Amino acid sequence: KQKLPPGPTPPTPLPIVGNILQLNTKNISKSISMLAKDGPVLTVYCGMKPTVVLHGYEAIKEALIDQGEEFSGRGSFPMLDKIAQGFGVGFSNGERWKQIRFSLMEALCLAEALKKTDASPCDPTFLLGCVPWNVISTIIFQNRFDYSDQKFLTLMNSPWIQVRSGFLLNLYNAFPFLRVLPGSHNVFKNYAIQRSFILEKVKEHQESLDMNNPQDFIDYFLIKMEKERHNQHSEFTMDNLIATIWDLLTAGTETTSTTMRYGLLLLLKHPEISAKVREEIDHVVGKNQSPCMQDRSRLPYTDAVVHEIQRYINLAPTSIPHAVTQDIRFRESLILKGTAILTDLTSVLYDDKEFPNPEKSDPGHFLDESGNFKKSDYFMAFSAGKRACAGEGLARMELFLILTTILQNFTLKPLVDPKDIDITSVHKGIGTIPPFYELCFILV
Ligand code: HEM
Repeated sequence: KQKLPPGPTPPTPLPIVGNILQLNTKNISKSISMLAKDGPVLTVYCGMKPTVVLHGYEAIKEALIDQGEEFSGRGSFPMLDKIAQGFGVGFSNGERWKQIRFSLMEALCLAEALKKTDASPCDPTFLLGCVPWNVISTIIFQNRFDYSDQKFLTLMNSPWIQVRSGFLLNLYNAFPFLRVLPGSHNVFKNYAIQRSFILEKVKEHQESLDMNNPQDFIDYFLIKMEKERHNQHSEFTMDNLIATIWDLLTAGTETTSTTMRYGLLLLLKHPEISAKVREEIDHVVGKNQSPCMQDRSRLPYTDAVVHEIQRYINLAPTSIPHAVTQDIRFRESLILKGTAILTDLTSVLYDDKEFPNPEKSDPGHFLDESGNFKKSDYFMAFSAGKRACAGEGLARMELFLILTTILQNFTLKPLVDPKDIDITSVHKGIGTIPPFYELCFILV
């Protein structure tokens, strides 16, 4: 255990100002924000463990970026720990994590599927969910599924984000000793379905592997495993392969599709924003070719809309817990090795100095006076530092291409007057699922 160099005696460990019992588990992020108003750093007790909550841009930046190495441990997340058991990329630590973290067509398939709705009212949840599933699936298994494939439907039918961020998960994480919670068996049942699918795919890949011609993530991993067969310390193991595939499938699917789903809701509420995006696309890309990533820099308004959707919906209000990798001094306080760290991303994405009127969804938050795209360090939807989202680039690409492809091809028509669409639940953070809604996709 690394000893801290002698220095001035640090003040007593952080004051304990809260207790999980005082947090409203229905909306843990909001409760944390309320508690954290008193200062940028506070300690709460989650179950029996002290957890440090960081609030506001300065404290979060100082921890995740300036002291990034020490804050790069992954904190405990009991429900997922039980599943991941320390393997994979998202919930592993140290060498294991370092070794494994690696590195338009689907948007068009989505447009085709939306055309088939024939402008009649539909809930786009399922179709939006197919896109990221197929993108990840192509990277990992080198195959996409038809949207009516039975196996695909079974796999997709595992609502992870709801579980990850929902009430049930908060409760389970706060009180891990409550092993039997109503509904928790579904989580493990879903995991069992996913795991057996992954095992089947890995087996198929092992049988057809051509060491000189890897086709996808599994092939690369299997080759690396073979090369490191004699290295006892290698992290390229079967357990890690399975856990990493699971991490990518879960972390990279509902996050993106839920963002898009909320995003469409915001666009239904603000038809003037959709109209402006379409105008920009028409002007820059035209009607006859599909938007691509190279167009992004020439579509500042559209880029700002995608950022604003992510800022406003605040998908991961308290991110995923970190843990400090050693005893450290942080802001005059001593934080002991292993202490869980929660970053209150809401306090950054809703900072009213950086984003005036943050409760209002306004693409102007990311535009300067001349209408150019304005980057903001406060855009922490993917967190920041060494442990930031591993799929950020992919997610941004998907969100941009899905949004531009939809708006190039369709006008979104709500079934109710936009002023009656309630988006207040959207930014309330954790545990809120957009209400069931339908809309018509009218071909332009
Ligand atoms: C809109 C979409 C997404 C959002 C808002 C999002 C957000 C996040 C956040 C906040 C974290 C926690 C970072 C931290 O602990 O500091 C995270 C971690 C992670 N995300 Fe994402 N994510 C998205 C999409 C994706 C995609 C598409 C993938 C995969 C291809 C992905 C893979 C991961 C992984 C593997 C981690 C764990 C990284 C690690 O522990 O080193 N995410 N994401």
